[in-house]
Amino acid sequence: MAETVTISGTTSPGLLASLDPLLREWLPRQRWFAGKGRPVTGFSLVAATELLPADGRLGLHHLLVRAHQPLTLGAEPHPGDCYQLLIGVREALPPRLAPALIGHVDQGPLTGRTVYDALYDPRPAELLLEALRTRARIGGLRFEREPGREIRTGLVPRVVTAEQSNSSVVYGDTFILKLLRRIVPGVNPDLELPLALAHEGCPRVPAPTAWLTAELAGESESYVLGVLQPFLQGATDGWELALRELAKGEDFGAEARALGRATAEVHTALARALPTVTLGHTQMQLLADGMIERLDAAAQAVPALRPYAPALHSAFTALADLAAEGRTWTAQRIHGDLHLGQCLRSPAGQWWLIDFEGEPSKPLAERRMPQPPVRDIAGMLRSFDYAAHSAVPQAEGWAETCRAAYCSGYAEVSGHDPRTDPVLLRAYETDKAIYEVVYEARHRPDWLPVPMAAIERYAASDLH
Ligand SMILES: Nc1ncnc2c1ncn2[C@@H]1O[C@H](COP(=O)(O)OP(=O)(O)O)[C@@H](O)[C@H]1O
Ligand SMILES: O=P(O)(O)O[C@H]1O[C@H](CO)[C@@H](O[C@H]2O[C@H](CO)[C@@H](O)[C@H](O)[C@H]2O)[C@H](O)[C@H]1O
Repeated sequence: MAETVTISGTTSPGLLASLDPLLREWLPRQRWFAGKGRPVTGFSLVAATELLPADGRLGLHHLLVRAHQPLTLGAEPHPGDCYQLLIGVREALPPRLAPALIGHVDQGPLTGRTVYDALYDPRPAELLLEALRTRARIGGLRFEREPGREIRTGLVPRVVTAEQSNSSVVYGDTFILKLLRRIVPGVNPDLELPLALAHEGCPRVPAPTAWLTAELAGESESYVLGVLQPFLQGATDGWELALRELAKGEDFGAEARALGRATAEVHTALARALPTVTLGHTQMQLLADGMIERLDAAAQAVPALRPYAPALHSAFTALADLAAEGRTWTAQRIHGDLHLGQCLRSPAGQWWLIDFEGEPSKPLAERRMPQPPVRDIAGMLRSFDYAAHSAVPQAEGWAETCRAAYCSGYAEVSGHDPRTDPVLLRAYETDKAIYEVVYEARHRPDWLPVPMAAIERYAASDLH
């Protein structure tokens, strides 16, 4: 694969020379930067498309850049993560765009100019929507729109400032465009699954209206760069709602049950739309082995986990034992990263599931593999536990009510109650709690006691 490919041919040579020192400082500070903790030692340009010439009042470059970082000890050789950037170029930045500043250029062709994250700027954001509306082709950028779905003109953009793994722009409370930041070639489940669900007529997921991809010379697979979907105006995410109810001392059972029903609707539609497979002894053994490996790696990384590791192993060996006895399980495409923050409740009381990207740190091929649907269920059950632990005083009973209601709601729609398969459920809940221990130790040490409390409980209780 060519390391540097210019797809439009119009971007001024040496652009990266102007940006390099500024990006080295700016990129690692972004919430969506995946390589935290290791310095950026350089960049290579994967693709560059000039959307507005830099010699005008406002220049605009769409860039795909690879960030080079030193490898951690023992890591596989890796070319570096590729990021999508929309770079605005101006003589000076108006005060309203100050939060978007990347820096003032003092080398290369843009010397003397100011560069900034152009998603914050209405004009570039409008330009993206217009390109999607008109199904534009600009260099290697492909702006696609679902047949029969219209985008009207004149929608005013505003960037979403919430902490996100990607970046989103809302257009006139009608659409939301999510631009993926760390991009990989291949089919992206964040587009693939909502499209499949929309075609299946599943009403629990906002149907993609339009999307943006890049086709790079010399590469067989395109990159999904962004997805536009209807904006659920006035919706509240499940995490906020759960905390609000907890603070009021209110029961969340009815909502948990509705969430269980919504999860089952999505799973049922995904099983209709995409292939399902039967997991026999060998596959389940591999699955259990993977969980054990993650536990061992987590115990290496987080010392607090070590005393519990032997007891936790039994959750995974119990699963392998069941498989050895000849039990089989059905696997299908699932959400892959389900928690309360991925569920939106509309003012009319409907639940919607969003963000089908899966765990972004995992390779695409792994994220697209069929898996037992209980993995999503375990994610939600862990989320109820998280919410309960955020409340003062801690609300174990509240989480138990949610758990029962969620599983019942799931069973009402799917015909299968996850509690009837306790070994599988326990294995996935344990696996998720171990993931959370590592995540919190790395990103939010103050939160570590939340998954650790679950680990202690799991280690102390024996299913047999
Ligand atoms: N269709 C939508 N309607 C309303 N808000 C949305 C919609 N999709 C996403 N959001 C909001 O944007 C936030 C980020 O979306 P998400 O897909 O989770 O992005 P990321 O992958 O960056 O975390 C969500 O937490 C939610 O609040
Ligand atoms: O939202 P992301 O896909 O980036 O997921 C990561 O961050 C989540 C926190 O923002 C983290 O979720 C954990 O904390 C939540 C409360 O903040 C809780 O609802 C989840 O159940 C819990 O797992 C998630 O694990 C991580 O991948």
